[in-house]
Amino acid sequence: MTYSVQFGDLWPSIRVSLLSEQKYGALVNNFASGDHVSAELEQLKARDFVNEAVFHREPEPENNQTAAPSPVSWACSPNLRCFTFTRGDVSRFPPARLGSLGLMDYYLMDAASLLPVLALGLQPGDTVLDLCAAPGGKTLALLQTGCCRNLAANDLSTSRTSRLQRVLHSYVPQDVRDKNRVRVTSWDGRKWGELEGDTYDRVLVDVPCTTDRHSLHEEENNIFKRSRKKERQMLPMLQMQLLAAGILATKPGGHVVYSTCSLSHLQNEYVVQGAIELLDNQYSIKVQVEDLTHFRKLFMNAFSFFPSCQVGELVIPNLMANFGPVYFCKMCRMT
Ligand SMILES: C[S@@+](CC[C@H](N)C(=O)[O-])C[C@H]1O[C@@H](n2cnc3c(N)ncnc32)[C@H](O)[C@@H]1O
Repeated sequence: MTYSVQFGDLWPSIRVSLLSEQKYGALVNNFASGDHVSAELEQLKARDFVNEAVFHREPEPENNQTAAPSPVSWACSPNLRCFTFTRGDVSRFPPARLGSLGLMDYYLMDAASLLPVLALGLQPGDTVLDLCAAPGGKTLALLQTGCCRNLAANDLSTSRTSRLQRVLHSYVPQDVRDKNRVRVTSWDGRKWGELEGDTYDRVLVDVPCTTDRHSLHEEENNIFKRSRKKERQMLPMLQMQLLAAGILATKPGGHVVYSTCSLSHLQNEYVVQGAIELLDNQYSIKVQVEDLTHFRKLFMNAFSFFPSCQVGELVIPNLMANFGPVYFCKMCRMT
């Protein structure tokens, strides 16, 4: 009922897509593979949507003379390869396999979940915080960029940080996991601003949310259960506190991406706007939302975007490209 009001004419199509089978992407493990994994995925007729968006984009009509990709494309985090089947192709990937180096060859995830990591725009030598990291799909993607001088991956839940550790063991070589380069913790992310303020170049805040697609298909421990009503109502507050802590942990001049896998404006743009206001009022910290219009244009062939977000971008499920929902908003901490 809420979403039919929020999305109007778009809702029936979003709803039927949510009820239909989700599409996956195969994030290639750069630590494991030579080029043969990409070649094998290409043989299945899957395409690397990142490479196609960033390097093989059709020139825009007004830009016909300029052959080089627009400078905005350089803002994407580098070295990520993620294969998807093309629009309308509902084939599935075979399960990931162990490669010759004892590491898995790719990681299956909702391809739209890679967009927050791409938007974070990592640069070589960055100090990175992943505040709500488990089970670890995005942590793995952050490491794949090869940009993290060090990475702090945190999640409140110890059982979920164990899953994160297992993912790291299966995909990342020991020398990258060691050397103080990857630190896994189980703290309350809301305290991070007090623990390590003004520290990180890039922070990802991928908060707990109503996980709309998952909630439709999973009865067990469903967040929409009557017994979890209070917790559900408190979600936007928790999300705002986590985002505020993530921004406090960022160096002035550093960047933050906030993300959810919910369609709810209350959990998406309202949280962003609330956190920005809170930081201004309580800490006199100025935060600027970054315009992702160009970023959205890069990925418009692969995903369906909601056309009228006030801040940030929302991938909406669509039968031809059944990814998401994923909301993400990029911010710069100015002071
Ligand atoms: C959407 S999931 C993160 C998914 C993860 N980023 C990935 O890509 O695999 C949100 C996570 O937030 C964690 N969480 C909930 N409350 C938290 C808190 N106060 N501090 C840190 N993490 C929290 C949950 O345990 C959950 O694993």
